[in-house]
Amino acid sequence: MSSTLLRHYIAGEFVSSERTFANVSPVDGRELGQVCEAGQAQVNAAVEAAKAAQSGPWGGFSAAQRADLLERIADGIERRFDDFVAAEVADTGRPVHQARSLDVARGVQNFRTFAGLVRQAGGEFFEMRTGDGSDVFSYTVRKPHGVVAIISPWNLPLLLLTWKVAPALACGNSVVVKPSEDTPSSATLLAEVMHEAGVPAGAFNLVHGFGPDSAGEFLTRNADVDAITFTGESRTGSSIMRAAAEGVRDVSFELGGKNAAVVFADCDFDAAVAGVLRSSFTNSGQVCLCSERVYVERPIFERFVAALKAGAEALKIGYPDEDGVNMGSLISHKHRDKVLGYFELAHQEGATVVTGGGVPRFGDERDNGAYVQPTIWTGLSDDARCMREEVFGPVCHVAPFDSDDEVVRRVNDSAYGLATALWTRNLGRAHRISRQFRVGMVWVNTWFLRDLRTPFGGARLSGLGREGGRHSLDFYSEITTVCVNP
Ligand SMILES: NC(=O)c1ccc[n+]([C@@H]2O[C@H](COP(=O)([O-])OP(=O)(O)OC[C@H]3O[C@@H](n4cnc5c(N)ncnc54)[C@H](O)[C@@H]3O)[C@@H](O)[C@H]2O)c1
Ligand SMILES: N/C(=C\C=C\C=O)C(=O)O
Repeated sequence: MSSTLLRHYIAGEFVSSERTFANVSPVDGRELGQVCEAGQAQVNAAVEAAKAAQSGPWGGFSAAQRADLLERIADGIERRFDDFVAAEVADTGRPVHQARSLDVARGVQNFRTFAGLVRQAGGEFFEMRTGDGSDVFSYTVRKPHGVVAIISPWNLPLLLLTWKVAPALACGNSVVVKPSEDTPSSATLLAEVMHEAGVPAGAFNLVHGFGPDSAGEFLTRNADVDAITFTGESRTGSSIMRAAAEGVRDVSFELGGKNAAVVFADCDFDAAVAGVLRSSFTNSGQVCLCSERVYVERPIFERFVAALKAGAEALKIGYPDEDGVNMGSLISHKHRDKVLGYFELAHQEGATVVTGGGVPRFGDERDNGAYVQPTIWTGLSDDARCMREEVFGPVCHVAPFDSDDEVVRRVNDSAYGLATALWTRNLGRAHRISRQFRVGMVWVNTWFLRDLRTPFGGARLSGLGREGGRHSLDFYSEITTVCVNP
């Protein structure tokens, strides 16, 4: 990245704006640089550029040409792989190995996946004989919506941004992206890669800033935005839905979760322990799919809690580039304080702290960072706030259960409905109860294993719509049905 002042990318040019805000390292609290904050003028300019691109060269690209462009973008990310890793690590404090194997790798994969899907995408064709004996036929045509607003969160910055940018561009839309104020760096690098790949001016625009009464809200309220795709907190989703309703725009929401892991006594015990450690503490618990509620069949409950405790206490917390590090900092002091607030609430609600519950002490500059200990609770009642609200940190609560019906009822007793992880050797039972969970996704004997052709999304407060595979092509397209009476 060329400078520590991160700028917007509008109409094919990097532009500054007067107001800026600091980008702060969550590892040690030092300032990494300044970021331009987009005002109404910059957001309007970005939307205008996006709209104009639809009637310029970008609007004339064929699906194959768009697919070729996505492949060039993927090549560009691969060429600058280490720069993207450094950007994600600097903004988030995550382990370098995670940024390599998950975040940036998925950035490349997202572009390549949707290049392939759009190259193969066809339409639908139907024939029908009418009452008077005419044979009519109908076919569908996919067209872009036009201008798509993409608002993304800080927890998996590049993965989640490209999960939306790739299909939106694949379908011929122009995009205006607004990444989280906490993670501006990889989005800015992506703009540099887009520029180098020759993306037509206005097809991809980037504005930095905050949400309410800032770039995010200015974008969702702009009447020339044709569709909005958002990933973030459920209550933010409600705010954006209200803003989107002004113009009746298509929306796609990937929101919060309070996900369960369900461990049966017949499971592969070691695999289940390792799996729940991953699903509870990956990315310091800052993954929407993380298991904050763990239900363990009573015969193995005590043994499982002891094994999970030992595993959590063996996790190495430290610098992103430390050998063997498993967990980094949280994203910010503000978020850490929110998580510590739930640690305090858990005490008040009667939790037993099996391990963790506080802040690790390093005796160096990391004590200025946003670190939290991996934490395990037991003993909370199902109606405790810590069992119903998303903490979004390195913490899970473990409770025993006695029957399939009981655990299905308890898992479904939530305002959210994103994902469930199930650990059992009895696959007949796995098939039978997976469909009973009111969630968007169930993983059996694994977690966060992704086939990008499958629909991804949540029920209830966890989201609206599905993206992934043809579901993304459907969301990012306006479909016209043509009926011909020859
Ligand atoms: N379901 C999923 O796939 C998924 C994936 C990742 C994260 N999440 C959820 O995201 C949350 C963590 O991310 P976060 O803290 O960045 O979420 P957030 O809702 O605070 O912010 C997300 C984005 O929305 C912007 N924003 C905030 N208020 C806005 C408004 N009124 N109008 C327009 N834009 C606005 C922010 O600037 C940011 O870019 C968690 O709840 C997590 O579960 C869900
Ligand atoms: N949307 C995806 C992951 C979401 C993770 C939530 O933090 C994906 O894997 O495509």
